[in-house]
Amino acid sequence: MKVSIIGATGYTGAELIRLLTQHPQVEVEIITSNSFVGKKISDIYPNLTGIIDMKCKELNVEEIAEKTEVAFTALPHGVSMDIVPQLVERGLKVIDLSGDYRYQDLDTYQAWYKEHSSPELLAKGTYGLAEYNSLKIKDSSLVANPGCYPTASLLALMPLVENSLVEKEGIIVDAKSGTTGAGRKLSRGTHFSETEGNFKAYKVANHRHRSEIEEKLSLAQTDDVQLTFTPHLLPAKRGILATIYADLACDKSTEELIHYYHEFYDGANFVRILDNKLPQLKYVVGSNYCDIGVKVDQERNQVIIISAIDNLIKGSAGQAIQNLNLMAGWDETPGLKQIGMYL
Ligand SMILES: NC(=O)C1=CN([C@@H]2O[C@H](COP(=O)(O)OP(=O)(O)OC[C@H]3O[C@@H](n4cnc5c(N)ncnc54)[C@H](OP(=O)(O)O)[C@@H]3O)[C@@H](O)[C@H]2O)C=CC1
Ligand SMILES: CC(=O)N[C@@H](CCC(=O)OP(=O)(O)O)C(=O)O
Repeated sequence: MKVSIIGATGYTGAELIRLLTQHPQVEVEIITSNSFVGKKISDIYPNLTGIIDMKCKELNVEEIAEKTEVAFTALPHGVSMDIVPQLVERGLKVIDLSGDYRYQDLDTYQAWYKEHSSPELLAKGTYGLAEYNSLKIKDSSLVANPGCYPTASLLALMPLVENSLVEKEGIIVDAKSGTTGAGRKLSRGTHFSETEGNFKAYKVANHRHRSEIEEKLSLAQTDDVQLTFTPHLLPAKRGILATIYADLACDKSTEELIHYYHEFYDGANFVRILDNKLPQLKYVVGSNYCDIGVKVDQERNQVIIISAIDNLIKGSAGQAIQNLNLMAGWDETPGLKQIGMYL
């Protein structure tokens, strides 16, 4: 299958290229850039030298539609929605990594992002949380890849929220991300001298991912779920670790809940429920796994869930390939069999 990557020079675009070189059924045919047109991708990311030396092209939707079947759009929010409709119109299957097609509710999108220029497509997009939505993803021509924090949070919370095992108010998601989560563009807050040796919260009570997590949990529970979401910036390049607190709406022990998670994720290729240890970034960075640990604090009648992912793999490029595999009707795992880099 021939695919295009639009926005190939960004971190998620480059990660798509790197992972897809290991995919037996996929050939990357066209890569596009905004500011590096005519430049070899291996001159921008020299780790690709001799493996994939193709040049970045200007965006040409006609050529993309003629030569490829699937397009990944790894573009900033607001830019994707200018391009995705043109691709869908021409019959391409699209996997969009931005926030532009993730929401079911137009007003929520517009409250947190900007005015939507193709609301009719927003309604048609399928939310690409692969473990949860695989049947819909298989039949979809537009998949909206989830945000990185929402991926870590939703995989941890879905089993409990969907079955009303926790209270729908008062959930707290305390999440920490590496700096690649902010993309490749330069910014004062993420450069080395600001982040090395530091650890800080940001966008407290004001991060758009709260609305994405709340919408998907509310749809799963068929009632409004409300949470507090606080992101933090780690002095590390990759990885997200989320510590989540929820009040129990049932009388269950740690062992009972862990058993429950095992059943919920039975057959899932990329979710690992850890029985006797807690997730750490080093177990998942470099892989498409989401690791989940669960502990009940019986005295507080509270459950604490910890989840960890690599933001550039399970949180973006890897999950996008998982979605491609589902859309193509293949097994879920080609291109994604790497295990983490413990050291
Ligand atoms: N980084 C992460 O961990 C995650 C990111 N995402 C989402 O994925 C998307 C891509 O993120 P990421 O790779 O980190 O971002 P980067 O900033 O690293 O890359 C953005 C890409 O988009 C291109 N681009 C920027 N502006 C324009 C424009 N106006 N027109 C056309 N192309 C443009 C850039 O081209 P050029 O280099 O040529 O300027 C670059 O290829 C974003 O929507 C992000 O929110 C989702 C989950 C996780
Ligand atoms: C560390 C960092 O800055 N992270 C980004 C999240 C990036 C991401 O995955 O989310 P979207 O695709 O929704 O942008 C942030 O907080 O905005």
